[in-house]
Amino acid sequence: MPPFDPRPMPKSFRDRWAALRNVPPFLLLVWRAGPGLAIATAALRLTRALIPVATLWVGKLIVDEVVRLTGLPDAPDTIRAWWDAGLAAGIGWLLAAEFGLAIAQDILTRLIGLVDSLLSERLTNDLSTRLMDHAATLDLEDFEDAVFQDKLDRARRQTVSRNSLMGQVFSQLENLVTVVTFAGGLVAYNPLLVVLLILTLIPAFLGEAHFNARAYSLDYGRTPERREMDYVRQIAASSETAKEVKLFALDRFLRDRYLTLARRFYAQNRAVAQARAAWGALFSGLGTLGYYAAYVWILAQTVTGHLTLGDLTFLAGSFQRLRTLMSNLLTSFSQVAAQALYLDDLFAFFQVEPEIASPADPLPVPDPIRQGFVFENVGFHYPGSERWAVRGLNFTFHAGETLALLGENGAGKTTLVKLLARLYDPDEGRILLDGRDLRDYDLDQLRGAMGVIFQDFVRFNLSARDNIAVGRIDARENMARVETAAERALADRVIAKLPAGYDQMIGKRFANGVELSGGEWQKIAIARAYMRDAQVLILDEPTAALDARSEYEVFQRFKELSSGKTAVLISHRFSSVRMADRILVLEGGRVEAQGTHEELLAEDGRYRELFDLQAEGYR
Ligand SMILES: Nc1ncnc2c1ncn2[C@@H]1O[C@H](COP(=O)(O)OP(=O)(O)OP(=O)(O)O)[C@@H](O)[C@H]1O
Repeated sequence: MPPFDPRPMPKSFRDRWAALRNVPPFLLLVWRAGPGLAIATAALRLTRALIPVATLWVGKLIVDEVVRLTGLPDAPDTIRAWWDAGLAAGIGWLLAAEFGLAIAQDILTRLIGLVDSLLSERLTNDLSTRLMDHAATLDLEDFEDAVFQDKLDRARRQTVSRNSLMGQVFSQLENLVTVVTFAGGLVAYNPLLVVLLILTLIPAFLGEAHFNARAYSLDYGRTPERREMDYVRQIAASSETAKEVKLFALDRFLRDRYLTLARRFYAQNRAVAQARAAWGALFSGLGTLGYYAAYVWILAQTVTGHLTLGDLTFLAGSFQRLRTLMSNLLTSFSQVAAQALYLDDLFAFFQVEPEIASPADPLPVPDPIRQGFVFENVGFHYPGSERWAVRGLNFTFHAGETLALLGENGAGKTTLVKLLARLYDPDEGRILLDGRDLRDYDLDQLRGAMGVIFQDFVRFNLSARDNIAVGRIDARENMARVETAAERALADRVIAKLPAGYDQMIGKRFANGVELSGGEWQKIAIARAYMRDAQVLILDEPTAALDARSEYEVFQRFKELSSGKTAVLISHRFSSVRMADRILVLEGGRVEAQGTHEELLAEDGRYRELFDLQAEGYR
């Protein structure tokens, strides 16, 4: 396991506060997710913010009224007498007002809860679709890059966990209004009270800010390990891996690997939590000290007759409430700052730009393709790899020709196909289509003109019909087209055996799903290529799992259907390769030889050697 290495993030105090710049764009996202709901929550919260001070003020009036009434020279001694004397009306109204405020508070709280939960669900949906939309524009290269995957992982987490930020920002603004109203009351009596309060709260605030940034830094640095943990947890218990985990008895190995990471995380989290608790206790002690100092002052003022009993209740209450509120405000302010740091991850992901895109003024892809493709000294190495996957590729791939690629594992066959489909751009040289650089064409049209089935095609846990329709998803409703594609790929026989036919869910992930054999899956995948009706058909080892008869049939059809079409076929089987118009033998990322089957056999080179090796096995 690599040594734990938290990346230095974020360093200075200023960095942390700088993250607050993310709050306005975030609020804009909230606004876009639901403008009506956003206005509703703001209005409701503003109203609720005024209730605490109003309640306390009514309480003060009640106490003063009680003191006044009990101090009357001939105060009645029964409730009835009070009522008859008309002395209870004032208190009655005040009580009704306090009751009304309490009810209003309850109703507002419920309404805010409702509006916030709706808004946050919309925000999650909005962010998730934005994330998917953006991910779809990015390069394949990005997805193969571990640093990018960390970024994607962090961004993905943000789409769900940023809801708490929304609630926090809103509560923060609400608390701020309440604080201003309370502080206004205190300032009217003695401004020093507010100063005292702020002084005693500052250490707690700074402490929180410090620990939040430490927690974020830890979290950030642990992204690769966390991804590994998620991965280990997933492979330890998933339908795809269950077979091998059981047979190889990997359960203990995976569990231990998980535990090693989990224990390290736990130890780090515990250290931060303990320090936070210790300092937190000290700082809140300071806050309590401030409160009692103020309380002594208020008591002294009341005893010496400068304040009424009502004032005492109001001030003591205000001070107490204000202390809690301000401490919440300050801690959650630093939490907002901490959460805003996480927003950096989300926004950073949205800022990743694809490198492979259509040019500003793209050429339309010729239909039909007249000349074909020319590889001119093409070289490419995968990002992060020093080794050239292919280099010095020079050959022509004529329109209407079926070209077979042959070569040992790692020779560069799949890479060549990926370059042809512009999943990557060459690092050296260029690929021409009808005399123009592939990069000059409209990217969507170019990919639309190609039907590529890779050896590691995706086994979608969707219905049989959709599994074929993904070849051209906008023709999903065209059942005749799906059926023809299935028939061409011999997948119709597979589907005929399924209990629900084309509507049968395939794969084991969902209820009622039926699993297919490797060869059956392959036939479904080949049907995708036919669904597409593309100008260039590329099959990358599509028949590896097919039995001899199926393979023969699939290729017979392929030959018929691709006649006059431009097609590339990758296979290790000579029985398939020999039917191509031309064969390209790749070795170590270079074209070693090319020609027809007969020409290459006559050459007595690697082709002949590999052919003899395979033929040997059948003798
Ligand atoms: N995504 C990738 N990232 C880094 N290196 C890669 C990647 N894909 C392939 N390679 C490397 O590029 C070289 C060519 O791989 P490629 O997949 O093109 O071979 P291939 O001829 O299709 O092999 P096979 O017959 O096994 O399918 C290999 O050495 C491989 O290690």
